[in-house]
Amino acid sequence: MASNPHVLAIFFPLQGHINPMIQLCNRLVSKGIRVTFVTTASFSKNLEKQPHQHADSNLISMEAVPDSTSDEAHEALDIYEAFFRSFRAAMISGLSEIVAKYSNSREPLTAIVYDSCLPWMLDFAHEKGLKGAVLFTQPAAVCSVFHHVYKGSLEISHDEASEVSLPGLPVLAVKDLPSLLYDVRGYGAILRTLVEQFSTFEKADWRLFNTFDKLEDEVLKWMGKGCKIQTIGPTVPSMCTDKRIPGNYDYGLCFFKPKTESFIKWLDSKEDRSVIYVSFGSLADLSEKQLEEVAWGLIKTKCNFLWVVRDTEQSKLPQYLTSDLVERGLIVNWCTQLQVLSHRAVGGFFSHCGWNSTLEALVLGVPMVVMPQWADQTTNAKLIVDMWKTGVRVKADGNGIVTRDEVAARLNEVMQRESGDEIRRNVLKWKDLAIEAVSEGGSSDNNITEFADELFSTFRNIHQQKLAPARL
Ligand SMILES: O=c1ccn([C@@H]2O[C@H](COP(=O)(O)OP(=O)(O)O[C@H]3O[C@H](CO)[C@@H](O)[C@H](O)[C@H]3O)[C@@H](O)[C@H]2O)c(=O)[nH]1
Repeated sequence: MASNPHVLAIFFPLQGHINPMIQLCNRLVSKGIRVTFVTTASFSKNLEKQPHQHADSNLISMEAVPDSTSDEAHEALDIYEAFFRSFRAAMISGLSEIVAKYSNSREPLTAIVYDSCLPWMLDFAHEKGLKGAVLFTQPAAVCSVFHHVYKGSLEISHDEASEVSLPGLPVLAVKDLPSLLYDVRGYGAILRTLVEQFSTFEKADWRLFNTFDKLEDEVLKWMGKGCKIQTIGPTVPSMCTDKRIPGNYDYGLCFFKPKTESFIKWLDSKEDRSVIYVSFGSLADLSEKQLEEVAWGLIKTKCNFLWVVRDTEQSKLPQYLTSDLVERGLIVNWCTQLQVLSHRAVGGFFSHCGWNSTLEALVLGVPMVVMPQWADQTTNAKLIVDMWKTGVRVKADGNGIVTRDEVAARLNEVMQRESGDEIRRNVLKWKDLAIEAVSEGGSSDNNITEFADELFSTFRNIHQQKLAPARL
């Protein structure tokens, strides 16, 4: 008979959502939980699979369900809506078979851990007699804003000068809110998904957040008033917070593959804190003009820089600049970001402030210069600059472009010894608190242990019921 609880883990198929789910699952595996990731065949095919980091890799597996052939998606209003519908159709039908397969096996299922953008997974889990744990991959501050919108307690004014006051949060200007709330252009389906995250929130058996208590203390208290929530972040491999723990910096499943590993040798050749690391995550789509200004701004700083320009963005780079760029800079299509941020040569991170990048910079103690693009990033920037004071923000000109002078000025502010000192001190304070949260006995570690213990007791209850003699 099985002795370990078994959970299905369903990530939303974007890199920024996959990484925290994998890392949470690695932690569960280390506590004896068996995990099976499930995605669709087309996503599975495109994911680079690294050998699983965990010693107990026999407790981790992955399954792919067939892509949807349903017509429902064709009736959708836009490509995002079509995608959401076909992903849901594929998962619901494929997962039914997977659940049936495991229910009579030696590895019966206990629960489904699912991304908050897939709130319908909860009803599916409950229908199958399984528990459901939802994972939120954005800050509690941002989640609370969408919670208010779902409950109808926040109306957005289109007056840019107006401000919003919400429990547990600093006063927010309209532009500090998640961008989709004031600029939804073509993203209606994504906005609906973010609001709908809360449609099954109260019914979920566990509500897990990739953040930590001390980072978002007040807003977490507010969110936890209605029902229990648990912080489990920052979800980074343990070796990032404790050098004695063996491992590697890969998250394990990735849509991108670095063309070269030479960036580490290149970093090794540079002085301490002399390199600016530049990355705008897995989705950002900067205009050619903006990329050109970033390139010139980097040149103007006179610092070394390592810049991730994804394959799909590289054709936008101005060719006439590339020889200037390569002298002091290295451009790569992708890298192991955690390894780069851990490197002694990196002194600053020019970022779009996606939530994973923000937490990774905090836990690895790297000050940021932030250029938010959309979604939660606008709110994340406000938190980084005004709440935690771990970075500075570039300002766009009247045409919405961040000029080369602005890029260079803000990067220099963070990289130079005196002006950057206060920010560096703040980052180190948050780094210690982040490490404390995920280390043994810390708030996030305790919450993961509690979650794992509850999976074990649910598992035992199910088995005891099955083994108990039927009452007459
Ligand atoms: O060369 C690179 C660049 C990035 N990364 C990793 O990719 C992830 C990127 O995640 P994130 O920083 O959150 O950015 P996005 O990919 O843009 O993430 C999306 O998902 C996040 C979580 O919901 C949101 O906060 C973002 O706004 C949204 O754009 C991080 O773990 C990075 O370490 C690498 O490993 N190598």
